[in-house]
Amino acid sequence: MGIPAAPAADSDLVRAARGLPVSRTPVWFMRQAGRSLPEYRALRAGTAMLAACQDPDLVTEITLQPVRRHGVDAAILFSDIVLPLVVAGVDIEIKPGVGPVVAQPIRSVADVDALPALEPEQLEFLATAVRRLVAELGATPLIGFAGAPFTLATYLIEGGPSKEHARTKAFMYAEPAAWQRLLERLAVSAATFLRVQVDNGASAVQLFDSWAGVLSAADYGSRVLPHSRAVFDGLRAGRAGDEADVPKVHFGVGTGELLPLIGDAGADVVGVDWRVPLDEAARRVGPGYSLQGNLDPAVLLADRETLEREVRRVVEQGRAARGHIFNLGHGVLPDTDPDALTRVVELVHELTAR
Ligand SMILES: Cc1c2[nH]c(c1CCC(=O)O)Cc1[nH]c(c(CCC(=O)O)c1C)Cc1[nH]c(c(CCC(=O)O)c1C)Cc1[nH]c(c(C)c1CCC(=O)O)C2
Repeated sequence: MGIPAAPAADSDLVRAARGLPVSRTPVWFMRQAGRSLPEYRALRAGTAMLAACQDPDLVTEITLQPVRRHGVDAAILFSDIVLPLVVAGVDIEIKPGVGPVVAQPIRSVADVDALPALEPEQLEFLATAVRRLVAELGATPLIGFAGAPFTLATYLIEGGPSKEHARTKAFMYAEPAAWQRLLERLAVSAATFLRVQVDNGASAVQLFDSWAGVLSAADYGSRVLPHSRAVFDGLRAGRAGDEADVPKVHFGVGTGELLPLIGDAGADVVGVDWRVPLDEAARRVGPGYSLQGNLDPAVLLADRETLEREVRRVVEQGRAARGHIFNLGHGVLPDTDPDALTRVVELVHELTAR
């Protein structure tokens, strides 16, 4: 009995993203669907990561697992940022413990031109999974996501994970026209990927520009930001109604110096890693944005007292923002005790219940 739950489109997550009053601070975790859960490892056994992402039954079940276990306030679609490229026909494998590895890295203008385009018809499996999830989730919002053009470009150019991203930057400086064409194409494919998720019922979207923090603000602003903006604009294009008007989260790691620009791309929410406290982040992004973050994922590996103290600090500093979605500063580390995540959800709810 009691008051019926608000629909997902009016959930605390969506309201916090818009800066509206909430019943309590919503919580979810980047990489909540994944290797920290034994039930995930059991279900994934014997299926390659990128095959699992294209199987609507597995996507649905894996996406729901952390919602059932932790009572988080949102589900995030089980997928990967490289999936749109894979579906379009780029030869990429996700190597366990390594990350995405690209068979033929992009090294020339001709390579950019040879990149296959993503067609919406190739995303039927995604539409099916999202529709099923939205039906199963009821009042709990589903967050859709895509990788931002820059972060995808780093994998395509480096050929795999990288620390310095030196080849990427060298290509950006040496081949500005090819760089622009590459990021334009990646923006179109990210927008297509997001639109299928929104059209089938996702309540919010997040654009992951995980590695944007390796750039100076000047380079980010002139050579990357316009393409991330194009993704958000592409999601809205041609829509007069509300369907495409879901809240948009924009996130990267090490973006302390870029925070004033990250919101500019068209986000409602700026994701913040653990390096900048949320009260300071609120000053840097300026009014008009909510914040998401920013507990250090390593704190989940520490003792219980430290974890509680850090959660309280993040909650307090988050009050400086227009709205706060509690999250980690980056993804859940694989050896995290799932019970620590559940405890964080309970504590944030307890501390913020209105
Ligand atoms: C950079 C990036 C990638 N993928 C993603 C990003 C942006 C977020 C971030 O900054 O972490 C996004 C992503 N990847 C995955 C999700 C699913 C939803 C979630 O729970 O957050 C999301 C949102 C599943 C995944 N993506 C991956 C796994 C692990 C694969 C496995 O279980 O075998 C999962 C659950 C693999 C992956 N895919 C990628 C990396 C670096 C890795 C890790 C490699 C490893 O350590 O094994 C690329």
